[in-house]
This record gives sequence, C-alpha cells and structure tokens, in this order.
Amino acid sequence: MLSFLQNQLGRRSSPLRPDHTRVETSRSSLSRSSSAANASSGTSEAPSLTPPTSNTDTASFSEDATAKIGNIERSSDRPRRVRSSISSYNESVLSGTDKRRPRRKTSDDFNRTVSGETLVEGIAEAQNQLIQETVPALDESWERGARPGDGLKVSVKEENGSGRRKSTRLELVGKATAMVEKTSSVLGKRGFETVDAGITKLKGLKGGKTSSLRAREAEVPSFEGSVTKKARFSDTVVEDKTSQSSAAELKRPRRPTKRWLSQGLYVGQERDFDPRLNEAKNQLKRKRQSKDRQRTFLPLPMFAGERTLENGRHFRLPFDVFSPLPPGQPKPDEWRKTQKNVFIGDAASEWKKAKSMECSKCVCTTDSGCDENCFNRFMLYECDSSNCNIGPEYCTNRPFEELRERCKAGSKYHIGVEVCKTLDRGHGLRSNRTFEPNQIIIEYTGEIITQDECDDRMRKRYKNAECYYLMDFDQQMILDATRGSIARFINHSCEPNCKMIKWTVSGKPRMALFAGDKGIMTGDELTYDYNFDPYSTKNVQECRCRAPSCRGVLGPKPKEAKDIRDTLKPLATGGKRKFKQALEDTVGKVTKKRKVTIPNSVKAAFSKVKTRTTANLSKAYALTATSTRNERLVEKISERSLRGIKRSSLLETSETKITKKTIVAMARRRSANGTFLKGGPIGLNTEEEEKDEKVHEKKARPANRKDSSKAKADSVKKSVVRTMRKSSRAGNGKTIRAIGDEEEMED
Ligand SMILES: C[S@@+](CC[C@H](N)C(=O)[O-])C[C@H]1O[C@@H](n2cnc3c(N)ncnc32)[C@H](O)[C@@H]1O
Repeated sequence: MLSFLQNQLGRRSSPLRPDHTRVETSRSSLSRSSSAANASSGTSEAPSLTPPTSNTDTASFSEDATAKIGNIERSSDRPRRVRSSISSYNESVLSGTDKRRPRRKTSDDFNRTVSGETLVEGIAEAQNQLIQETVPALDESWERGARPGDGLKVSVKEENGSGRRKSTRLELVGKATAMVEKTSSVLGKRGFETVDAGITKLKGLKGGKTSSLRAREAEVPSFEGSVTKKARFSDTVVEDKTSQSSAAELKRPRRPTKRWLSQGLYVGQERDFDPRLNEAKNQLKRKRQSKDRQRTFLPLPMFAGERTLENGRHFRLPFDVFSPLPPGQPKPDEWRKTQKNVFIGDAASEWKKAKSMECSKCVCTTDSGCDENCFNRFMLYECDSSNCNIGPEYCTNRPFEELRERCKAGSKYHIGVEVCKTLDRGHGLRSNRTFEPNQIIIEYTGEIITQDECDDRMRKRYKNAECYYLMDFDQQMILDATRGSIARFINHSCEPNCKMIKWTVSGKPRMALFAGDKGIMTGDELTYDYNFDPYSTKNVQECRCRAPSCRGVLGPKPKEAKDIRDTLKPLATGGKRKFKQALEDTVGKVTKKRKVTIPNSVKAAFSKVKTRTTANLSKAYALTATSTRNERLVEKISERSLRGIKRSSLLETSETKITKKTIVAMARRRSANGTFLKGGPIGLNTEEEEKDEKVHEKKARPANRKDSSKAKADSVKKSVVRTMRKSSRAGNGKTIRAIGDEEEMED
C-alpha cells in the first residue's frame, strides 16, 4: 500500500495542501498522474485509472492501471472507449468478471522499486525509518498460544507507569498510523467515496451476496511472521464485537407481554390463540378443534350488544343478587294453592258490598309522584285511575299493581321468594333476591270465611292439625290460607324483617307482606310478627325465632298483651300457671303504668301533620261533599296517633327525640295495623260498640266458673269468639291459632 501511495504521491510536484482543498487536490494529483502516464506511454489519449476496490488493494490498483496502460497501447488494434471520468468504474473489473490477460511489462515495471518514486520527502524518510525499525521488531520471540495484541496491552500498562521498558513497537505503530492518516488525507474524500460506491456496486453485481465484504471472524492465528498486524486487527474486532453484543443485549427491548382485556364486550370470550405456540402450530390446533366446534366465525360486531339488550337473553345473576335453591327441595304436603282471595260459603253474601269506601283523590303532582305525603298512601289506599291525580308513570303508590306486573313475568327472580325447610319450625319462606325497604314482597291470599265457618273448620277439619293458617281479615271475616298463597309458610319472629299490612285496593282489603325498614337480602328467611293470639292456654307455643329480644312464646305483641291477658284471666288459673307465668314474663314489664308526658316537639309535629292533611283534603276535588266527614276523620287519626305515641312512649321512654318523619311513620304504622284505627275508614267498629260488647260479656260471665266444667267451656267459647271478633276488628293481619279446647267447645 505504501508503495502505491508513494507511486501516486511521488509524482506530485506540489506539497500537501490543507484538508478543505482535498477534493481538488486528489483530482489534480490524478490528472497529473495521468499526464505522467501519458508521457511515459507516449500516447495522446488520456488513460483511465480504475479505482481500487478497497483501501488496501494497492496491488490490484497498480495492476489495473498497468493493464489499462497496456490497453491503451493496443488501442490501435481494437477501439475501446476510454473513461476519462474518475467517477465511472470498470464494472467487469469490480465484479471480478474481467478476464485478465497476461500483461506486458512496461518500462515502469522495471523502474519500480519497493517504495517507488519518492516525491514527498517526509514520507519517504519516515518509511525508511519504519522499515529499519520494524525488521528487528519482527524478530521478537512469540509464545505458542499467545494472543495477538497481548504485547500491545502489556505495553499500554507499562506506559501507565509500571516503570518498565517503553515498547518501541508502540512508537512504530504510532508512526505508521500517522503515515496512513497522512496518505489517506492525500487520497482525499473523493477517493474514499469512490471506493465506497464501488463496493456498493460490487455488492449489487454479486447478487447481494456480501460474504466477501463481511468482517472476518476473529481467529487466533497459528503463527507466522507478518500475521501480527492482521491478528491485531482481528483482536480489536473481537473485543469490539463482544462489547457490541453485550451492549445490544442490554439494549434489546423486552418482548412485550400481551395484556388481555378485563372489561368490555368481548370479555370472557373463548380465545383460541395459544401464545406459547407459533402461528403455524396455532393454526393447526385451531383446525383440529374446529372439527368439534359448531361456531368458527368471528365474534359478533359491537352493535350486536344492543340487539342482545333489546331481544334479551338468558344469563346468570350474581349469587348475592339472585340465588334460588337448587331443584329437588322437599315439597310441603297438603298445600293447595290459590293466588286470589276466594269467598267461601256465606262469606260472599255477608260481605258488605255496599260498604261505603271513603272517597278520596290524591292531590299529588308529577314532581312528588305520590310520595309519603300522598293522602292515599297515608290511608293505605292503593292509587288507581279513579283516585290518583297523576298517571301510573309517575305514581309510586301502586304496590299491588307492581306485584302483579312482577309476577306476570313468572320467573323465579320475579316471584322472588321460595319455600324452604327450617330446622325446627317446619317450612318457611325465604327470599332468593333482594328487596328494597318497604317494597311489597308477596300477597297473603286464601279463603275468606265467616266466623261460624271458622269454628266449624276448627272442630272438624283442623282438629288434629299442628299448624294453622288463619288470620283476622276484615268485616269480622277470617282469611284461611290452608289453601292459599305461598305466603302461608312465613314464620314468626319477635324481631321480624317484614310486616304484614292490609291495604285497600279498588275498595277491597288485601293483605300483603312488605319488606321491613332495612330491606331484604338474598337468602334471608322472611318473617313477620304474628302478634299471635293463642285464645287458649293449650295453644301456647314456644317461640324458636332465636331473636335476641325473643318473647319466648308465640304470643301477642307487648302493647296488646294486656288485652289478651285480661281475656285469658279466667283461664290462667290453677293448672295454667305455667302459661300465666310465661305471659306475665312477656308482658309484665310493659304493662306497668307510667305517667308519660308528651314532648312539645311531638305535639307540634302532629299539629303540623294535621294541618297538612286537612290542606290536602281541602284541595281534593272529590272531597267537596265529604270534606267535613274527612276532616273529622283526620282529626280522629291525629288523636289516635297521638294516643298511640303516648302508649308507645311507655315502651320507648329512652327515645326523647322523635323527628317529624318518625311521627308520620308511626302514625302510619298505627293506622296500618289498625290498633288505633278502630271505627276508622276501613269500616272497623267504634269504641262505643267495643265498650258495649265488654259490658255484655261481663254480664254473660257466670259467677263462679270453677263450679262447673260446662260453664268453663262456655266461657272459653265465648272468650274465643270475642277475641277473634276483637282482633278482626283490629284488622291487623293477626295470625290466629286453632282453638285448643275443642271438647269443651263441642259441649
Ligand atoms: C303459618 S304457619 C307457618 C308455616 C309453617 N312453619 C309450616 O311449616 O307450614 C305457623 C306455624 O308455624 C310454626 N311457627 C312459626 N313461627 C314459629 C316460631 N318462631 N317458633 C316456633 N314455631 C313457629 C308454628 O307451629 C305456627 O303455628
């Protein structure tokens, strides 16, 4: 290479120019060299110089040049286009397809020395020095297996201050590098560009095979002579390569992991792409699976969701929303179902059809939507087209209508309740979904029978029955759900989660179970307070509701216990001590008379309610005729509600603060269970009538009951009838129990 450079540079007459004139310099040097060639060949045509294929390919360069010169010499034999431009190439030469002919030796060949003609003094001197110094360096001893470049490393260490002998090699290498830089700068940018372009072209000609241009793999030389340089070069390549590969490893981005959707329309859809397999294997797997599959098409488009919503489809609700019992539950025996109240025997004829229902019309607006201020709601009347000011879209006081609509759908969820088996209370009723507070759950339906019919059934049909499904209804009638709705299975609890309330729907009374103030959760057993009236000591049952405040027996509510105790007094003597004790325990505390002062706030609240209700009434156009009567009615309700609060204060002495809402709710509750509504709008007897009855009963009572068993039986019978009547007057959905002393009654 050096000789070539010397050849080329030696013909220059001018000294090296600065870098920025490099292109021009190379051009001028080449033109000069061509003119020199012209001079030597003695021809008039300008020869073209084929650029070397690589920086180190000096031999080919010189040979090519010589060959060209030879061609020019023979130009008279065969005309050939001579390239004058430096930027054009002999493609056949570059690609190696050029067949080289044996060249003739020229006079230049004979004149050429190792270093060639030296025109640059500095370079020639340096070269001579280099050769002189290199020769002894080559004589250095080499150990077998030593890696080339080791010496270099050692010398670098020494330079860093080990204090050893300074390697002369380094100096030599430094000088050589400087020389190469110098010469390359002389060759110029243009020259390198040309070389690069040639390489690219060569690549193209060889069909993109770049194996010959690829960097050689590092190899430990099996050593001889001048491999040192090569070895050094390859060693640096190795180092570079290892460092590059480690850097590449560091930089190499991690393969991103696929994140699957956790929400959206296609969530839960079967995914048949196994990321562990490649595409081909996945396809094969899919093919195999598709044989068994029916659907192999793509998931439905997005708008299919809307269609699904419109059409509906089967799906499973979460267990806490809907959880029905598994199929195969034990069926209760002897239960005949009826979804509507059925009049039996004389009940239909005795039912006072013409019973004047209080005519009312609510004055609610669409904004309020028959809320708690709705007059109908207050009176436990269901709104309908005849008594509601607003339509069904806005009205929220139509519970039975809501229930009807719900059950029309017919699914288990819509029905919402199912019969379950309890541990020690026979069957029960449980919810299989949630219910809002005060939401209607199920209607209590059955046969409506007269008192006489009830007595008759007791004596005959239910003689040996364990469970009875009798409930005080309306107009002194009994609702017998032995044949009735599923509601008959609802058990009693002293701390119930539901309440049984009688409503008036289209002028007729109807009983239904409503959720309590806390609402109902899925799977809860539904219970209400039976307010049980046993009528006889024989019928007292142990309560197994397990509530913390359990009364211990299936007995009446504390506030009603006094009346019942009075009724049962004649019976609760002698052998009936146990029952008496039980009853005393249950009711004793709450019947103690206490003087209660009603707080002014409560009084004020009630007067407010009264004013509001009167105002509502005066607004109702349907009330013009009956306004005075209704006003009296409101007066009565308020009075009784006040009295109710007075009584309840006995129980709730700790409650000093009663909010207005609570008062309204209480008033409604009193109205609902009828305790304070006797003689009220739902046709209950007046207090006067009640007093008369009591006087009459006292008269009828024998002077000494212990004297005769017949007298005792009569007394029982009368008290039973009286109690039933009394409770039916209350109309509070009280469950009544079979009368136990059948023998006595039969007498
Ligand atoms: C209307 S039925 C209720 C359904 C009844 N468990 C069944 O299997 O048909 C009323 C009867 O259930 C029983 N019962 C209801 N609640 C009870 C309770 N808390 N403790 C004990 N027995 C109860 C009593 O025998 C009662 O007479």
